[in-house]
Amino acid sequence: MKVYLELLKDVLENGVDKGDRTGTGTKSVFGRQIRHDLKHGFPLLTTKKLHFKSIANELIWFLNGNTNNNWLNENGVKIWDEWALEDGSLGPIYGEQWTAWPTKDGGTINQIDYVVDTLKNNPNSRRILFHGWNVEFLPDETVSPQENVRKGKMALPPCHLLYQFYVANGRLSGQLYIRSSDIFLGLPYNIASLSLLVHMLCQQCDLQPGEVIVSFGDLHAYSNHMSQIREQLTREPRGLPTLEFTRKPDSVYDYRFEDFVINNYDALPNIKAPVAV
Ligand SMILES: Nc1nc(=O)c2c([nH]1)NC[C@@H]1CN(c3ccc(C(=O)N[C@@H](CCC(=O)O)C(=O)O)cc3)CN21
Ligand SMILES: O=c1ccn([C@H]2C[C@H](O)[C@@H](COP(=O)(O)O)O2)c(=O)[nH]1
Repeated sequence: MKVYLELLKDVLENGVDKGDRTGTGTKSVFGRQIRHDLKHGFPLLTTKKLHFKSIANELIWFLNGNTNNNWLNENGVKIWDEWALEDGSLGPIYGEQWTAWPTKDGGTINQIDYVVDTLKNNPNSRRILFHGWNVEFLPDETVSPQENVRKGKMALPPCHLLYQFYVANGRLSGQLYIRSSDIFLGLPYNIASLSLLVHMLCQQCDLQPGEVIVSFGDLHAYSNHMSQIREQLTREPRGLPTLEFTRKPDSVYDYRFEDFVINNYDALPNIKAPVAV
């Protein structure tokens, strides 16, 4: 993932010092784009070992419309702990907007159904997308995530917010817009999660994986991640792993962690860093 290391360098070299909601401070750039062709392998970082289980189970959780942290904890995932209420609630975040966007008549719309259906029946469409930015439920930035959840708002507004898909020559590509991206902790997860989703949609819709593209709004390195980023930049990337499925689940909602196998993941050790809350 040379493209990721180049992006780290870009932020260190061109980032401006900028305050942020969490009070941590960042180096930030605005507006960037990276791409990776999935025929060259599954983009899990090799310069820092990633916990693929967290990535896969978080995506399964989103697709199931689940917004409660308890399911993640029961499945070995701790990455949402800092934002949840004691009962696990996180408010109407990603999963709810993806699969049960509320309508004014009290119903819901499943945007993922629409994406799968359109990929199967109208793959030339330029409207194959889903998004999470439901303005009615955006939190108030001046109060804590937990206070927002108590008021029926999202704990955090979506960061990875717009997913668009494109089919050409039987290959499916996905582009994701991230409005705010934590380059050291969140971004490696977001790249792998987008890639996993593209592979799952390919399996469900009989397509071959194409490219993944990530477009950024505010792309930032937190001030307390600098030594970790410099350490990562001294490391040489290795060959990428590949993804395999052990079966074909009935729908995009039926995947379990056991359905994925990551082959030949040869990564350097993880580098710990504190998450900004
Ligand atoms: N500041 C911030 N950055 C994020 O990336 C982020 C948020 N907040 N809030 C919501 C979610 C939670 N996400 C997270 C949170 C923590 C890690 C993290 O600490 N990752 C560690 C390993 C932790 C583990 O697997 O249990 C890592 O080394 O990747 C990653 C993504 C992504 N999002
Ligand atoms: O999937 C995710 C979720 C979150 N992030 C990061 C981006 C920011 O550092 C924080 C969110 O803070 P805001 O003040 O709401 O922008 O979380 C990420 O990179 N990826």
